[in-house]
Amino acid sequence: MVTAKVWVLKKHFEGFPKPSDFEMKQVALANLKDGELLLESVFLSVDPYMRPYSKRDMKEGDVMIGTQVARIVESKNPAFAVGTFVVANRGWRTHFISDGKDLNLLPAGWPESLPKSLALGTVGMPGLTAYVGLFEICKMKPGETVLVNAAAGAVGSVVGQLAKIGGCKVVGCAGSDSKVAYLKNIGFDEAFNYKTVASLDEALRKASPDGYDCFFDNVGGEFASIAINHMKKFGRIAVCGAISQYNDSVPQKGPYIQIPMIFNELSMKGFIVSSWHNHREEGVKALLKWVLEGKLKYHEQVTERFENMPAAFIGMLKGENLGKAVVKV
Ligand SMILES: NC(=O)C1=CN([C@@H]2O[C@H](COP(=O)(O)OP(=O)(O)OC[C@H]3O[C@@H](n4cnc5c(N)ncnc54)[C@H](OP(=O)(O)O)[C@@H]3O)[C@@H](O)[C@H]2O)C=CC1
Ligand SMILES: CCCCCC(=O)/C=C/[C@@H]1[C@@H](C/C=C\CCCC(=O)O)[C@@H](O)C[C@H]1O
Repeated sequence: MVTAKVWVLKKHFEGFPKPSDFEMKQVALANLKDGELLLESVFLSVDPYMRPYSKRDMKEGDVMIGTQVARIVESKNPAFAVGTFVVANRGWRTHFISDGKDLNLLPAGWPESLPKSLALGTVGMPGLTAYVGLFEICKMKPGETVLVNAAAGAVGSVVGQLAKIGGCKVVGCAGSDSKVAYLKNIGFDEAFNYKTVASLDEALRKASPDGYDCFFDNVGGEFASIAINHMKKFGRIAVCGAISQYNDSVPQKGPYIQIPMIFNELSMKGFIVSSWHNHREEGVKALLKWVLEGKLKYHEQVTERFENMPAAFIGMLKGENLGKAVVKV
């Protein structure tokens, strides 16, 4: 019999999550029935959405939700061989049983040399978010100027590079000087540290005096309120995330966006990448190709050991990650 370790939400988060809000438990798994598989998580993803999702959709005692790259260690299902790696959405668990219906194989053509953890990042859900947000929501065109915040993270770093591949000028911001240096290194035209600039308004104007055609917003709050005043006529805003608000106990207040939206005839659209599953195959294929061609660079913040899941999650929310935050079990 196999015993799985799982992390549960012990206490609903108040403000920033803290280690005592989580509890690790042991769960005995049943013996496999015909058609079932036993899997072990190899890499687990920690993502910002887990914070607002827990408040709206979870109760205390629930296993933390999330995605993993897992390896099949025992199979009573002839469609799945032992040793196969898959992407699953089974939460913060070391081991789990599946009937195979909820598993996705790694994309075709995945070379042995490429880290499988990228299926949780640049060639996974965050990369696809960048792809859908830029091409389908912003409808980015060559020659335009694109602004992205949380630019050194999993989604933002792909946004900037895809915009460069698409022939745009790219401006990004991030929360440390080393992140800003990384952005320049991967091809951003302009980058600044939003925590240390004297004025966000000035920094945005200096980076692109003519304004922005597309704004890929991962952050919301104050930054978005200022950036909206720098949009060009008919600019498009992809509302991807609002991480500056996820840990707020008291909702932030305006300034409000209607006046600049009207004057500049802006379009603003929120999206959830999983609703765009009809673009998944095409998007993942393109991302993998760009990675293999060396046009799309990646960095991962790998935390070792399942026991450190809460620390990796809290660290990511605090901005300690460069690129995609994952845990190596
Ligand atoms: N709509 C969708 O379907 C999806 C949306 N998202 C959203 O995209 C955004 C980025 O996600 P992801 O790339 O996975 O995460 P990241 O890898 O970018 O990690 C989160 C980053 O957010 C930044 N951050 C944290 N707090 C603040 C703050 N108060 N103000 C500004 N920046 C902050 C930190 O970077 P820094 O050091 O720069 O502050 C941190 O590293 C999130 O808002 C997420 O919810 C992600 C996936 C799918
Ligand atoms: C809940 C706020 C989500 C913030 C944006 C984000 O990071 C989205 C990530 C999605 C995530 C969606 C999780 C919950 C939203 C539920 C919406 C619904 O259908 O009711 C998950 O699907 C992976 C990312 O696509």
